Amino acid sequence: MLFHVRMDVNLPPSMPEAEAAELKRVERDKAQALQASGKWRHLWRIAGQYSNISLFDVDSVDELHTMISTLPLFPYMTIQVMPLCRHPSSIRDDDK
Ligand SMILES: O=C(O)C[C@H]1C=CC(=O)O1
Repeated sequence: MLFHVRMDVNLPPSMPEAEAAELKRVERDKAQALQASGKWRHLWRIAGQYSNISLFDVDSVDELHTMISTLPLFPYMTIQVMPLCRHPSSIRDDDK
C-alpha cells in the first residue's frame, strides 16, 4: 500500500540547540534505516520549508501509523497522509 505523506516540522524555539541536534540525529538514523528497508521509499525536502514529502510502501495503515508515530520528531510534526492507488491512465506497469 502506497501513502503520500507530508511532514511539517515545528521545533519549539525554546528547545536547546544541543537537544534539537540530537533529536535530528536520531531521526535521521531512523529515517535512513526505514529507507534501507524499502518501507520509506522516497524522501524529499519541500524547497524553502522545514517540511518533507515522503512516499511510504507499507502492508497496512496500522504499520504506517506505527512507523510515523514512533519517529523521534513525531511530537513536533504536523502530518498529512494521503492513500494512493493506481491511476487508470497511468502508463507505468509498476508502482515505483
Ligand atoms: O527533516 C525532516 O523533514 C523531518 C524528518 C524526516 C526525515 C528526517 O530525517 O527528519
